[in-house]
Amino acid sequence: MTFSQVVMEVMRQLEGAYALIFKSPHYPNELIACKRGSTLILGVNEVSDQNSAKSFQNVKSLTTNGSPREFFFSSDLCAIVEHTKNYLAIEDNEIIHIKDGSVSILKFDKEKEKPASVQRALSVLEMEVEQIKKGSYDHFMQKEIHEQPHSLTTTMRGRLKDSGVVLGGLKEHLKTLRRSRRVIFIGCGTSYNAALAARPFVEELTGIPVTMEVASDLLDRQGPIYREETAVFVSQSGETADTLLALEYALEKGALCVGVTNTVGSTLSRKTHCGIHINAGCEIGVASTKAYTSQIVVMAMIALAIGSDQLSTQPRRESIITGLSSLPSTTNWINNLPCQ
Ligand SMILES: O=P(O)(O)OC[C@H]1O[C@](O)(CO)[C@@H](O)[C@@H]1O
Repeated sequence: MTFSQVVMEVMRQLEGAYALIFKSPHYPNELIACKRGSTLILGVNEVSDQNSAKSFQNVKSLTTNGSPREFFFSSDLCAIVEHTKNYLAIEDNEIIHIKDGSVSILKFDKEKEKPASVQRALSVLEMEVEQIKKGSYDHFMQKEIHEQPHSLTTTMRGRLKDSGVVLGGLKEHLKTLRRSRRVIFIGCGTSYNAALAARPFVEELTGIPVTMEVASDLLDRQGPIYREETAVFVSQSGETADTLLALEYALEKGALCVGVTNTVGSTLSRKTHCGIHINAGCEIGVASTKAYTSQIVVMAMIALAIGSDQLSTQPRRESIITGLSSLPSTTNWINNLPCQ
């Protein structure tokens, strides 16, 4: 039996969410990683940028010197940025097999005896190492609170115009959004609360009824969602299990699924029909701060975009846009807070 056959037997038996890495003395120089439901990222060092979009069936062909130096497995992109910017977001049921320095990817299917071989392209991480350093702060949460004038600026950069907003991620879907019979905000914890704070803007500027769902509660109730509705998923990480399960549920029901997340390349941003990145920069503190404020701003911008065809609310939209534009300067007092 080969190592990958052993792992596939394990996967056949497993239920629920997992991200696993296998090593065995019986298979020296081999390592296998697989996942279902949970996040698993493979970082690859020594892959030059110009090669990054090439097929990723055999990593040897992507390296300059014929063999890659290092591989990193992580549940979070922030953890690999110090080592490499080239990564692969492993999909459910993929088997990453590293053997003697080369990588192959297989797709496991419970129904089939033999897995299919898969080709994937590496992505390039858009994050700088400084983002994961505390700098002069004692705690990441302190740093992130102080960063808000800047994170609000990056959230709105290039998106606010004098009399409207430009949200490239929604452009193709605005008509469907406007026709929605209901907008459902779905999230957990702080992200849910950000949506709750933004709900009045959406109702006021779009006239569309908005309901709120804590992801786990929606799933417990198997609450009704219809194809004429829009489900907006809010998640800083884009990886919260309940939020992703609720996304699968809403996709099955045929609703338009929109993601609002801080994490480029996250499962939420890959699986939704469309969405907006909040661009707040890496948030490491567990209690959400700068992501919360940026989420509210993004949802206000979504409301402005959907409602932009309504003449009667134009003065109100313009005054909201003026307010949003001045947010980085009106929150600048945060910089005077003591760092400690
Ligand atoms: O916004 P995310 O990444 O989906 O995370 C949600 C979780 O994070 C928190 O907002 C803060 O840790 C929790 O309240 C919540 O359970």
